[in-house]
Amino acid sequence: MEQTEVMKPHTLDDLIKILHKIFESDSVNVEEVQNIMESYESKPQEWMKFAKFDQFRYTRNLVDEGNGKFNLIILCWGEGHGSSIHDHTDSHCFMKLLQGQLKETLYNWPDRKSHGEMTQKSQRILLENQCAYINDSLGLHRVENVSHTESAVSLHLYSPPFQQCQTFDQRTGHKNTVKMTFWSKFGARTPFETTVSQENN
Ligand SMILES: N[C@@H](CS(=O)O)C(=O)O
Ligand SMILES: [Fe+2]
Repeated sequence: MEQTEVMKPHTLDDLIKILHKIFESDSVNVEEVQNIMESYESKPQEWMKFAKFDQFRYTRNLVDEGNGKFNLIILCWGEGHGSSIHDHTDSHCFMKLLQGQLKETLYNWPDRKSHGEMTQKSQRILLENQCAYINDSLGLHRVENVSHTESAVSLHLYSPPFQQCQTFDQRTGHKNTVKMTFWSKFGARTPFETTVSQENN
């Protein structure tokens, strides 16, 4: 089905309402979601309550559970923070910049035979309000805030939601499965868990 027009969300709440509507349907129109997320003009006062930083690593802060269809998460990247190379567990991943800039490096999946350095596909800088898209068929990525002076905040939509992913060693292509945790949920700091490690990817 064709999309008639891009509904422009005026606030973050508005964006969330529109996303709920779109995801009632069983098929995801990637371009439509990307356009709508991109057309929301980030206003810090609307998302500040979710944006909780850690000194050492980027944080994952759950904003909305999308009726079970998607997770909407705000990621907070301090200066120099970055992810490992990782996959997205067969889900759609949309990533919109709310503040600052992020560098995204795409990698090819390592093939079974080669045990060497992973090969880079492309690299780009994502600017404020831009929305990128990735899924496992496009490759793997690493995301970094390379700035020494500015933090960055991004809004991620994952559909269907997932709780673990695979991370990859750039030198060898060896992979590990990691559990993904939330630093906060709905604006409240997640209670400290002693039984599972608090790991990002
Ligand atoms: N997919 C990563 C963030 S990113 O580096 O795209 C995560 O959810 O933690
Ligand atoms: Fe990612």
